[in-house]
Amino acid sequence: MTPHINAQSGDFAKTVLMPGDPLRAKYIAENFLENARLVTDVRNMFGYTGEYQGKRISVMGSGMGVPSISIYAKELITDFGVENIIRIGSCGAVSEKIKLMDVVMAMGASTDSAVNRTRFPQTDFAMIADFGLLRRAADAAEKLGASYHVGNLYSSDLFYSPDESRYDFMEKYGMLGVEMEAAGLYGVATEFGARALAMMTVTDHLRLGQHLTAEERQQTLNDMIKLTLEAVKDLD
Ligand SMILES: O=P(O)(O)O[C@H]1O[C@H](CO)[C@@H](O)[C@H]1O
Ligand SMILES: O=c1cc[nH]c(=O)[nH]1
Repeated sequence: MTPHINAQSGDFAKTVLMPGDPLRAKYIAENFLENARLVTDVRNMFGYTGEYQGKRISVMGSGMGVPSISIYAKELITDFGVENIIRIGSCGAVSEKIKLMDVVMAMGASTDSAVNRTRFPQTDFAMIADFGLLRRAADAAEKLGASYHVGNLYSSDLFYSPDESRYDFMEKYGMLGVEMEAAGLYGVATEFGARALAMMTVTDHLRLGQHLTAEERQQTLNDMIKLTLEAVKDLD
């Protein structure tokens, strides 16, 4: 057990999918995994382990923001033997080339968070996805015919930022979307030697003022879960 995860040794699979919302973790466990059982519930941050096509897989909420995902990802890796963490979340888009419901795969994650400067002093360490996970996800997206983009993402500490000019900056430098966790997850994975990937569906277009409906959110979530499970089902 750790301060934030009340599971036993061996309760987690080597691969953990991490949605932000713990109720999404519950939804995934109940609708996509077989023989799923709850393995942790501290602070209602639910984690489950089950099987997908015979492959042992866990799913656990990360909460919102870099500090929250950093706590859970670190403890999963150092105390529960987790080797692969795939964030499955939502993001806002700033470029008209990116449409609502598209999937964004964060090959890299830029951020205004200071965590990685604290972690790697005097170095702007590149926050990058694990290439093997990224390749699997891109292959699964091709196979399933998903509309997807691979590139740089912006992980913001503020959901409600007072600075709207930052969207110009993000668009100018080719950010595919803005969310709040990927750069933290990649920093933890780098520090503790695990593999990580962050994959988001575009739920909001921040330039065009468009937002998915509740039904569209559910559909994109289901599509991304299928894509992710397809990507990791043969992972060692
Ligand atoms: O959909 P999830 O994974 O929660 O991610 C996004 O949604 C939250 C903000 O509403 C932030 O956590 C952001 O990263
Ligand atoms: O962080 C996020 C997530 C979804 N949509 C946004 O606009 N921002």
